[in-house]
Amino acid sequence: MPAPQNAFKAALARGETLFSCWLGFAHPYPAEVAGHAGFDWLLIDGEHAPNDLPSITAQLQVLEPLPAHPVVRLPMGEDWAIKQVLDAGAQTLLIPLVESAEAARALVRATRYPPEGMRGMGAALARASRFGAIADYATTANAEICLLVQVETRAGLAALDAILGVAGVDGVFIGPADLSADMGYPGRPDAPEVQAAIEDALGRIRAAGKAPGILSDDEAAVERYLACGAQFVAVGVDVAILGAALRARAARWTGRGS
Ligand SMILES: O=C(O)C(=O)C[C@H](O)[C@@H](O)CO
Repeated sequence: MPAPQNAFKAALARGETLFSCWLGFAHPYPAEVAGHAGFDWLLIDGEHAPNDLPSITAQLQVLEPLPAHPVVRLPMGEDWAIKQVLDAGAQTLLIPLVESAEAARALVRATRYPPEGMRGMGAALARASRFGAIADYATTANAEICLLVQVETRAGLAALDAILGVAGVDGVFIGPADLSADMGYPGRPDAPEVQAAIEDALGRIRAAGKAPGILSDDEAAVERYLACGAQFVAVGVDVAILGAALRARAARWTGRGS
C-alpha cells in the first residue's frame, strides 16, 4: 500500500484555487470546528502560535477525516523539525523566511527520503506510515510531499526567480506582514509599494509554473491577488475572527452601568 495521496498538491498542480483559514489556537478543538467550516485547507501555525509537536499532531489527528487539508508551518526550516512533523503525518509544509535557491534546495532534501533527499528513515514507528501498516510508505512518501516556501523579505524577492527554479518546491507564499515590515512599512501591507511588490511576485510565481500563496482578510486585496494568479489563499485567522466577534458582542451589551 502506498502513502496517502496528497489531494492538495494534486489540486495545486491542476491549477485550482484553494481557500483557507489560519489556525492560531494551537489546540485540536478549534481546529476541528474550522475543519467543519468548509475550507479547502487549514494552516496549523507553528511559527506564531504556541504549538509544539504534540499539539500539531493532535490537530493533524482531528483533521484527518475532514476535507480541509492540513498544512503545517514550522518556525524555521530546521531538518530535525521537518522530520518530526512529516513523521507525525503532515504531508504539506510551509517554511518561513526562504531567501535563496540554496535554502530552498536544502528544504527539498530535508523533506525527501534518499536518494532524492536526506529525511531520516523512521516511519515504521511513525503516524505517517500508520505505524507500519503502510508497507510501501518509504518508497512512495516522496511523491506526496508538498513543499511551500515563504518569501517575505526584499532579499527573498531578489532571489525569487532562482527559488522558482528549484525542483521540488511546489509553491511560494508571499508573507504580506513580514514583507511590508522589511520594506519599511511595518503594519502597512496595504502600502502601494508593498502591494505592487506582492502582485508582481504572485504573477512571477504563477508564470513559473509554481503555486502562488497569500494571506489577507481584506476582500478587495484577496480579489486582486486572485487576479494575479494566487492559488492557495488564506482569507482569515481564527484567533482574529473570534477576537473581533467577541469585541463586537461585548461592545453591544456592556457599559450600560448598573
Ligand atoms: O508575513 C506574513 O504575512 C506571514 O507570514 C503571516 C503572518 O505570520 C501572520 O499574518 C499570521 O497571522
